[in-house]
Amino acid sequence: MQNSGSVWVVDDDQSIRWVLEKALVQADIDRECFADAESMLQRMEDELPDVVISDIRMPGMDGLELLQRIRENHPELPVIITTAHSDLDSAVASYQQGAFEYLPKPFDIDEVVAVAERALAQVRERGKGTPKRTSSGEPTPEIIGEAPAMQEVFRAIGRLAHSNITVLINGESGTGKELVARALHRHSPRVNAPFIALNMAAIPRDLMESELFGHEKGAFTGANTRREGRFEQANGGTLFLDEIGDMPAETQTRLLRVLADGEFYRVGGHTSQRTDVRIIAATHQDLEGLVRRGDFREDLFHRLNVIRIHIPKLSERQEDIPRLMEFFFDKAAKELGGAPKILLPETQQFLSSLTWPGNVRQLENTCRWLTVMASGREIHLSDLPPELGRNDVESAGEQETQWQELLCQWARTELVSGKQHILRDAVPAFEKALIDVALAHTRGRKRDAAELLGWGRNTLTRKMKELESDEG
Ligand SMILES: Nc1ncnc2c1ncn2[C@@H]1O[C@H](COP(=O)(O)OP(=O)(O)OP(=O)(O)O)[C@@H](O)[C@H]1O
Repeated sequence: MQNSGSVWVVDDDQSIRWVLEKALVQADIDRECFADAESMLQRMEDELPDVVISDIRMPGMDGLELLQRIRENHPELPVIITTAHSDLDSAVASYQQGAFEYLPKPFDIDEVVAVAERALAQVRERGKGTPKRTSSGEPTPEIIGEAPAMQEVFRAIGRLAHSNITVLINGESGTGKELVARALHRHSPRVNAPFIALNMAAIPRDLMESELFGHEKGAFTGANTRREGRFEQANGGTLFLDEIGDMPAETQTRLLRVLADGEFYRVGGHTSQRTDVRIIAATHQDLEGLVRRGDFREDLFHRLNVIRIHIPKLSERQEDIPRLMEFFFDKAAKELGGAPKILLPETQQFLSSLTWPGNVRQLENTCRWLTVMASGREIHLSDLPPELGRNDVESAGEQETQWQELLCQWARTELVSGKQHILRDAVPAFEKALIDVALAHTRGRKRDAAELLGWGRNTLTRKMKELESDEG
């Protein structure tokens, strides 16, 4: 395809300029590179490019200010923002100030070129303009995430900032689903109306409909007054339905009806109520699986699953753990008093290597626990709570005597109850426990697990087979 038009690149990093220039040459796109925003603006006094690609953080004028200047003087000129220091603020600000696209680094060079081509095509068409600018109002909630997977989340929030679209957030418990839902609300046109969060798993089934839709006086025993439901309270705003997979079938049907016609009836009511509520739903479950098993309505699933944001587990963004902990130590110090705790490098390394099944929430709780319990300012391995499996000598010793004591108790009970050949049960159970732990530790890599156990790989495979057939 022939490319007409020119792309100007501004980035203070020479190697990025070099890579981009090469890629643009290869794509047959006219280009010019600048090391700072000022020189590009100066050049713009004589001539204009068709598309600009700009870094955010640069000495002198930064990319967002450049973007703003360009939007003021040349509102039709598409600007693609790239940045290595991405956070939610810059993603949202870029889109809100009318960036054509926002690409966190390290970016895929083909993607940058593809986006530039898309922008050029748009210029050629002279069709629609770039998105309009709106002011964001409140400050953003702090969401920490430098890991690539979190960058994608920020990008999605930024992109959705102007829309009222239904969003389905997916992610394990404690990964920050509610935080993301709140950010979506804050950056939406609904920011001045309420955000109401409801956890479907926490509401008793028989109260769920009245919670959501309200009830009339006398609708059921105990309904002594008329009560507004959450849909009414959230009118004009956002309703965040957490753990949507736990919503009972009857409620699913009613929710579907509201989503379809924007109307609902209070429990025991006969006049329909109109409502304008944006739904953001979240789940840690596999909703498609629930649909296949007939536990979740397929039509409702499709209504909710318009845009999906996946939030990665904490163990998939280990690089964010130190910053998150620093953030939670600061927060805990403010709440509980005192100076924020600091992690020693070995503690930080150990904590970053854990799997954190409770994700960011567990990390936050651990920071709060340490703020209260650790005596010094610096956190040593020995300060860590025992459930994190700290491996200092003292606690390993304690644990050893504990399990041996339990084993003796078990053996005594077996013998008292007349069992014989007790090793036949105990040894496989013992081996299975160690194998399971070793495999979990190496995330299923058998070769490494065998090494940790002190066996050859073949022995481990054979043992696993034997144990499987024992079980079966
Ligand atoms: N990236 C992050 N940066 C800062 N704080 C975070 C981040 N992610 C989560 N948190 C904090 O961790 C806690 C748990 O987050 P949140 O309640 O949003 O998780 P969730 O996925 O909705 O959990 P659940 O599914 O169990 O309701 C909150 O206190 C939240 O502020």
